[in-house]
Amino acid sequence: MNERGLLIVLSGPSGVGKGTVRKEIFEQPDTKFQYSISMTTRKPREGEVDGIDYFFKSREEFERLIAEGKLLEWAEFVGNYYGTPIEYVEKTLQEGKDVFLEIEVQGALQVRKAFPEGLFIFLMPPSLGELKNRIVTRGTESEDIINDRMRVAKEEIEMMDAYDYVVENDRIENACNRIKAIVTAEHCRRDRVAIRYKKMLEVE
Ligand SMILES: Nc1ncnc2c1ncn2[C@@H]1O[C@H](COP(=O)(O)OP(=O)(O)OP(=O)(O)O)[C@@H](O)[C@H]1O
Ligand SMILES: Nc1nc2c(ncn2[C@@H]2O[C@H](COP(=O)(O)O)[C@@H](O)[C@H]2O)c(=O)[nH]1
Repeated sequence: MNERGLLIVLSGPSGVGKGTVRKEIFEQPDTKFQYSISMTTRKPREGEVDGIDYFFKSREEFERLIAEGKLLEWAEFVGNYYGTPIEYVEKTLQEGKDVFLEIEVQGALQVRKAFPEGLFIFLMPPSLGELKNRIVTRGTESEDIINDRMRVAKEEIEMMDAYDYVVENDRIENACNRIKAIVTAEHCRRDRVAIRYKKMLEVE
């Protein structure tokens, strides 16, 4: 039987660069993680594709999925629902593959309860000024939404101690290398712990 895969959760304030860093990591040929595509009630941005960037749902459909227990976690973030389909995550971990979630903080805290053995990484901006600059430069949100997201960002940053690691996204390449190094080190540490336990059990 396969060892279960590792659940990797990347979180952090809106605009810090989670999506950019995640896409860069997934473009690298040695990356073996599987990306869990989220569901949202947010309207697609220009260029976003249903089933690739998100599964876009109506509020009614999303609420039905919550009621049916189809989501591992979900949250309402600045006026829209976001959530992780549970079936894909469970099936993929069971196959021994690592699953990568890119989600906001309320959802990450729910995942922590369901998967305390997961690996939780918080992506930090170099400063709040730079964070705002990144959301504004992305050009996808209205001024009101940017202000709401910045307000939530401050609350989210206060939660960084709930994570296993905090990674600064100063340069995209640095952030990607740091995340990949953390995952490699965690695999190594966990494998060794597992071997030690197995040896202990053999002795008993
Ligand atoms: N290290 C970086 N240096 C400069 N700009 C960056 C960096 N990382 C990301 N960006 C830019 O910041 C903007 C926000 O990035 P991105 O959309 O990846 O953030 P996000 O955390 O996924 O946001 P959201 O949570 O709102 O989806 C983008 O325009 C992106 O090109
Ligand atoms: N709790 C969850 N949060 C999610 C999920 N998918 C994405 N997100 C986060 O929502 C905000 C806003 O995203 P945007 O695409 O509208 O900018 C951002 O922090 C995402 O990481 C999810 O499944 N669950």
